[in-house]
Amino acid sequence: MDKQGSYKLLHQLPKVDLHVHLDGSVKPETLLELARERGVRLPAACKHTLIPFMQVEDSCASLKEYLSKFDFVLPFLQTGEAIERVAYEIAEQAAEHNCRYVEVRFAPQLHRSMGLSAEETIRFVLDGLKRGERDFGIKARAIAICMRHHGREDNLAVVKAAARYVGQGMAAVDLAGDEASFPPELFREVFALSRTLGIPVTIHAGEAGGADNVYEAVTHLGAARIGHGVRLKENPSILEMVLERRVPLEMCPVSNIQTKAVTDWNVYPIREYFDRGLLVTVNTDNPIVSGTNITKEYEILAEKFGFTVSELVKLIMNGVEAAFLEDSEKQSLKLDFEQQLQALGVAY
Ligand SMILES: O=c1[nH]cnc2c1ncn2[C@H]1C[C@H](O)[C@@H](CO)O1
Ligand SMILES: [Zn+2]
Repeated sequence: MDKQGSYKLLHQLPKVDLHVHLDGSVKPETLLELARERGVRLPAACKHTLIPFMQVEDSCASLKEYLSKFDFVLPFLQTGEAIERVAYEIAEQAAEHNCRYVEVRFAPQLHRSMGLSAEETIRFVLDGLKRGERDFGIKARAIAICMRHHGREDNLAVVKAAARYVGQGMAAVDLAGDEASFPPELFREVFALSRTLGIPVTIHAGEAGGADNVYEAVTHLGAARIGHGVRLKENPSILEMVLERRVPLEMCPVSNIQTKAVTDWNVYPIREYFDRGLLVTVNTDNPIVSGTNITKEYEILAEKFGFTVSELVKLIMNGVEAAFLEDSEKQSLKLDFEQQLQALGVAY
């Protein structure tokens, strides 16, 4: 198949995105409007010239540098209206790529500078996602993030607030931020609470830290999934444990290269992990910050690693399997995917 034909097919395939950050998905045109409403002048006046301020450069040297990009948008995501809108628009952007199911993650404590509470932030995200589900015919869930540089009290409050919305669109809690400076063992108490309150856990690990962080996340923090897990290959016995326990990896290829989780595509371990039978899933992380979308992620995998269409479908179905959904909801999502794949004439 030629390049254009394969992009078209990948675009049409039903897909999921289990790892996408709200503040990494703000459309430049939306940011322009949010700034205008607040009477703030941005350093660029049109969406094209604004992109360089929102997107990482190719020269990005580390996760820490990558994370500095979020400082540009966060000041405009401090009202219920703005948060609800961006959540809604993520559902819209997902639907544009036939991404049928999306789990949108955000850190409630990063949206409080104008007086919102963590719980209010959660409610606005859930409202935006519900409106998006209705208007765009997709399914959406939220994940509340504890930040590594935040204190114990702030993170415990996130877990408590999120747990109150389980069954109402809140799917799980996460840990994100500067992994190199804040190892996962610092957060045992926070995620012990998530277990007590019965909310599932996913943890960013093995991105800017080694495989030991994946071990800690799974065995001590109770992670049911791992965000990235790129550096798992550094320890074969930990990789074996993740394989045996069938812990899904939320890999985000474009972002993983930009944050230097590995130095280059030729050492990106996704093909190795897939062939070993790890439950690899493919996600965008931060579409705007990374300049990506879910179709592009699959296109890159086909181009750089020779994934065939049926292997890409296996990756997609791993994502369906790994979704933080009730069994009956997962079954109906699977059925929807099987029907769409059949209609596209793609073997599954
Ligand atoms: O890939 C990531 N690793 C660690 N932290 C991340 C990543 N992408 C985004 N974040 C952080 C920056 C955001 O402000 C925060 C909440 O979405 O999560
Ligand atoms: Zn992430």
